[in-house]
Amino acid sequence: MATMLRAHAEQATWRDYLELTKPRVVMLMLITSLVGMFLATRAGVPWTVLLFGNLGIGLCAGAAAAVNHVVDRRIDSIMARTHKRPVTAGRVSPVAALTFALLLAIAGMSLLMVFTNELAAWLTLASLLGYAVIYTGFLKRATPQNIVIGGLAGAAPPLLGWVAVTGHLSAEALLLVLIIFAWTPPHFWALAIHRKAEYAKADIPMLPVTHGEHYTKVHILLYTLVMFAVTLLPYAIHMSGPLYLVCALLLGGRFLHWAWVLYRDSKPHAAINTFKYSIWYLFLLFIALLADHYLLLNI
Ligand code: HEM
Ligand SMILES: CC(C)=CCC/C(C)=C/CC/C(C)=C/COP(=O)(O)OP(=O)(O)O
Repeated sequence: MATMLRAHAEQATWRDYLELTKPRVVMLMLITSLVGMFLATRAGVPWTVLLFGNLGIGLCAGAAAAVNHVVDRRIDSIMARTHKRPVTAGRVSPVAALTFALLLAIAGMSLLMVFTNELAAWLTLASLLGYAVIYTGFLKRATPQNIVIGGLAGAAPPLLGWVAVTGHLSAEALLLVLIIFAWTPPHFWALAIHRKAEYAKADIPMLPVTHGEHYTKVHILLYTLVMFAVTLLPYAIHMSGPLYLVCALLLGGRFLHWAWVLYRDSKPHAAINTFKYSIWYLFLLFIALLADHYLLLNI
């Protein structure tokens, strides 16, 4: 009976395959790519680009995440946060997960090639490889700057969305990338402080492990200041209007508050709360960019 139960528990379900794609992370990325698409044009975005462009970007991001589950299966088994993941726990074999990743990547790239343009497709492939190969395969185990450099892949979606619509790079799109790039260190290092012992156990050189909590908190504060300044640039270059400015100031002010609380250690659970806030922050900031864009168009 026990064997039967165990055999049953090890069967993969569709939920396991969904989990391989890191769906919640990808959903937030898709919000940023969607906003990139809308901000790229004053006219409407063609529905084919909206639907298949985002689907293509999402499938490629999901493919990258599935490769991450395979490459990281040993270290994931050491950490409480990740030890029940489908590949680590043995419900999905590495070969099945890689096959799944390949299918997602082929489907995603095909959609981008057919419904958007070559540049969008190649930049998406570069992000996929940036996360799955460069970050996961090398940087993560090599340097505490892993997430700063690797963050570029995760920051790419607004650019991918923008290019899917226009077919070319632009300074405004790169500014949206810069916002997420500066946001990533506070986002991740707050979690890394909370989970420091686990990263140390898995021998991953995350900043709190290699340089200590205080050093990491100083860097979270500094990156949050940089991020705050960068988020004011869309207003400064007349890409966004007063509604966005007010939201960026309020949301950024709150982020700075959390970074300060974390730095001063003045509240319990400050690290995990800063991490949770970072996700709401990015979501709301991009919604503000979008709302402001349509408000300006209607004035
Ligand atoms: C290299 C860059 C990044 C690193 C190292 C990183 C790291 C992490 C980690 C370790 C988690 C916890 C996941 C878990 O508990 O399973 C997480 C959660 C999350 N991240 Fe990031 N992240 C990065 C970039 C991004 C980007 C660019 C976005 C979106 C635009 C994002 C959105 C999220 C979301 C929504 C969650 C919550 C997921 C959940 O609740 O399941 N992250 N991130
Ligand atoms: C095409 C495209 C846009 C690609 C981007 C791919 C993507 C899903 C990036 C996610 C960033 C992320 C969650 C990093 C954490 O990895 P980790 O291994 O440090 O975290 P973990 O321990 O939770 O696995």
